[in-house]
Amino acid sequence: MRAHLAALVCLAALLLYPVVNPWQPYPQAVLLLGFLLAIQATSWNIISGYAGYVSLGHSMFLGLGSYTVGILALRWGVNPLWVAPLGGVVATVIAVLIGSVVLRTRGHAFVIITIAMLLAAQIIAVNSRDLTRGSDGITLELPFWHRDFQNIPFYYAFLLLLVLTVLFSAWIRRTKFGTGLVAIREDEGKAASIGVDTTRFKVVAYAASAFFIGVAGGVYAYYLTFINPVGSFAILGSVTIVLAALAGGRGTLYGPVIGAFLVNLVSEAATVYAGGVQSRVLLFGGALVLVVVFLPKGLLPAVEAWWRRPAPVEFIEPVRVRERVPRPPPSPGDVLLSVRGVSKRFGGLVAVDDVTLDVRQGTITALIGPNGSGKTTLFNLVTGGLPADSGEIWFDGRRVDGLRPWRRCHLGLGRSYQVTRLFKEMTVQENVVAPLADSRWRTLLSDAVHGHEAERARELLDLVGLRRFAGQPAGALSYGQQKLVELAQVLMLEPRLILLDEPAGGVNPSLLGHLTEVIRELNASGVTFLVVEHNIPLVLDLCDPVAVLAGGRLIAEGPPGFVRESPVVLEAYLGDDWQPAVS
Ligand SMILES: Nc1ncnc2c1ncn2[C@@H]1O[C@H](COP(=O)(O)OP(=O)(O)OP(=O)(O)O)[C@@H](O)[C@H]1O
Repeated sequence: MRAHLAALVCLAALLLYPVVNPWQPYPQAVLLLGFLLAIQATSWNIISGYAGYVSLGHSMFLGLGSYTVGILALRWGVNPLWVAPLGGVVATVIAVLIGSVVLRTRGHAFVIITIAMLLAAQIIAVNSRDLTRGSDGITLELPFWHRDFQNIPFYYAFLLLLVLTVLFSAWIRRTKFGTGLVAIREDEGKAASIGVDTTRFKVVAYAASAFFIGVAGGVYAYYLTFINPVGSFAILGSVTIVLAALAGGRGTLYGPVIGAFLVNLVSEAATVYAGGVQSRVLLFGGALVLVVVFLPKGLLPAVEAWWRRPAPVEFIEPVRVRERVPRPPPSPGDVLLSVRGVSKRFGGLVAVDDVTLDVRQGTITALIGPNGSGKTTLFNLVTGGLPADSGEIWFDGRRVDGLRPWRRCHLGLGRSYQVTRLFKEMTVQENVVAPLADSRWRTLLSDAVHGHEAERARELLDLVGLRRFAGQPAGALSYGQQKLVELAQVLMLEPRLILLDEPAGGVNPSLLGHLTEVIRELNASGVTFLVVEHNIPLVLDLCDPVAVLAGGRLIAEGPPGFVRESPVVLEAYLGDDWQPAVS
């Protein structure tokens, strides 16, 4: 709230500045270039700050916007200012085309390809002489307003674009789409497993990060009245954007704006006092290293962390699940999940060997077996984290083994992990809001902070007894609490089947009782479970039926009593001297 207030005060001051100080073209020009850099850094932040995919060629979109209006002005004599939004449209379309190919990959390939695209754009601009006049560049008409107004109209045009860019970025961050982007940054595999269509999210974020830069490029071309390939597609421009966002605070709303003004001031100082471009390259390179080493999260997060030291998180006394009327578990129904002859090899190792297993609706089915017997691998095959080498997987009467993880999730398949994989930099509530039960635009653009989705997340936190931790960073909770949050996260998907991977692992006894109570309650309300667990007394108490894996093969399956007595299971897993601690 205080940050928004400070931003409004700054905005009012910037709006008034040319009015109270109209005869100062130089400071106006410095501010105007600051706005331009801030527009670029804020836009860059959408793909590289929120989603974590660093682009080193983002100034390409400025050049595309400039050339769009430059070419239109050259061919049809239109005023560049009126067609500047078309610069944004062209930049967005090119971003969708590039992103659809590049963003299917993960990680570093994207960084390298963004640089390559910038250089390719420069080469195309040089060689398409008919369209761009090649290295000679395009000269545009002078501004249509009277000389006395100097650059003031440009000043307000860039300021308006900056305000729109910041509002756009803030809106994105508030939506479930924005939460999904942060989820991708923190753990892309996990994001896919909670229903985030990662490819689509990245492409949309990349396109969204191009639009306002393209529009600004159009206005910038008019401001310069001259564009050429070297100036429009310069790598230094991209480095400056990255430096501004990193210095201010990547992933924050105002950090890139603050960083842009700082970097712009340094850049001006280099021009005035140290001879221009050469010194700037040196200075920016050095500054980038210093920022990465000493302020890895950027200036704004560092100041915030110092300003409001977080209150210590209260640790748990036994939390209460909301009052409930106990109901008997539903009687087993039709087959919900059917694994048919599924195998998975890792090199020479057969981790899952021709496994056939049915999970019936309404059951809490256990999957047990010694370490390394293939339980987690089987979970990964079912949820789509790994492709199966052979066999079929059917869910709710539909074959799913060819579907991407988020599609399986949207069909009602949720999972938790052996070692919790919460998004540690998000709050507990954001973690619970993040999952997506479908990928309709209406859902993606719904508010993650207020409204129906946030309210549902709070209800689920109530269910697991952790509502009062809603605003805490997820990483600050105890391990057992994190397991409960992960369960609430899965429940946001309203799944029909939940795969729980070692829910009891590392959880203290009081929380464990709590967790099993929640599982029972959910089961009574119709949710089916497949549970991997080494705590055998818990399994025998909670689950029916029980399936046993050993060496990747299914060696036994049946009610708990049968499995407990089975000689094959005793030999392969439990041991002859096994005695249940709880009967
Ligand atoms: N990505 C991988 N690459 C290579 N080998 C793997 C991979 N994932 C699992 N394995 C191997 O496959 C086998 C089965 O592993 P998996 O994790 O599925 O067993 P598990 O039954 O879940 O074990 P635990 O009870 O210890 O969690 C193990 O030998 C493991 O080392």
